[in-house]
Amino acid sequence: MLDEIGHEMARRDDRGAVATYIPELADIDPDQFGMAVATVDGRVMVTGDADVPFSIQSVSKVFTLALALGRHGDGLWHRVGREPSGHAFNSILQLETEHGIPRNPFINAGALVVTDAILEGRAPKETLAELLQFVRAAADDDAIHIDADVARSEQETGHRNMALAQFMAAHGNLRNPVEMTCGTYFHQCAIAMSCRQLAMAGRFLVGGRDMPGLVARRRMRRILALMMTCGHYDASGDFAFRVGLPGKSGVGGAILVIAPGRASIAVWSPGLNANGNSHLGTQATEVFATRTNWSVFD
Ligand SMILES: NC(=O)CC[C@H](N)C(=O)O
Repeated sequence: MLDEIGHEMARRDDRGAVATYIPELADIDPDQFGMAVATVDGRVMVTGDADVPFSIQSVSKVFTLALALGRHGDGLWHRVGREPSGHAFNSILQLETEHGIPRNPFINAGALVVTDAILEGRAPKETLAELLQFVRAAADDDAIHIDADVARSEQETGHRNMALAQFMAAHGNLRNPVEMTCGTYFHQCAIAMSCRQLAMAGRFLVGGRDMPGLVARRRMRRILALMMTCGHYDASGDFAFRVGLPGKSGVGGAILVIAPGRASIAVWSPGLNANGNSHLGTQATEVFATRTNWSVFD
């Protein structure tokens, strides 16, 4: 079935547009498509460019949220909300009227607060090492690393993220210097993984005896609920409607989708739709969910 989906996607003309605001991402060939499924019984199935590494970008927000909740528990929710924003991923609008408390941990402002929370009391290097350790343990793969060129590229052009961070700092919602929080955030976004590695890394959210037990079940459910309601920014409702499974997208063109109790699914195609989510990735996961009949609404 995966190969069938891969062939169908290869035939589609409209592939969206790669993100250009991060120069290092602008040069990526939009003709690529990969997909991988890691099932609860330990199998991994792949199709297309499933072993080509890409920048996971905002998919990293799932891993940092898991770490921050582990560190701070529910105290984190004093600093970041749990509502869909209804705005673009990098919007600053609501921060002004909502006292510097971002709507949710998956928009950029919210992810900056989460990164700030895992930094607390540590150096960025230590924090990133801890994050990589978490991701590598989840994926059972010590080769996963941070792409230094992408991190630098984001750092050089990250004015919007720095504006978000400055604004939150003005409201007392950042504990570390803005440059430190943003620098750490740019590096987490620059983690490189293939579909195969990302599907493996997502297994900690699937549940099941043989899956990595990195977070408590109760916490896992909550992370999944946030992925469902906020994982695709202003298109989260549409993704829930079309796919019916929690997912988190990133501007590198990746989407991590979880079928609870069944599988972790990673899809990647660098062309994005108007909401900044992978165009073919969204279509492929919709076809996959329809054909497997997997949904959280059964
Ligand atoms: N949607 C995304 O993947 C955004 C992440 C990107 N690094 C940014 O901060 O703009």
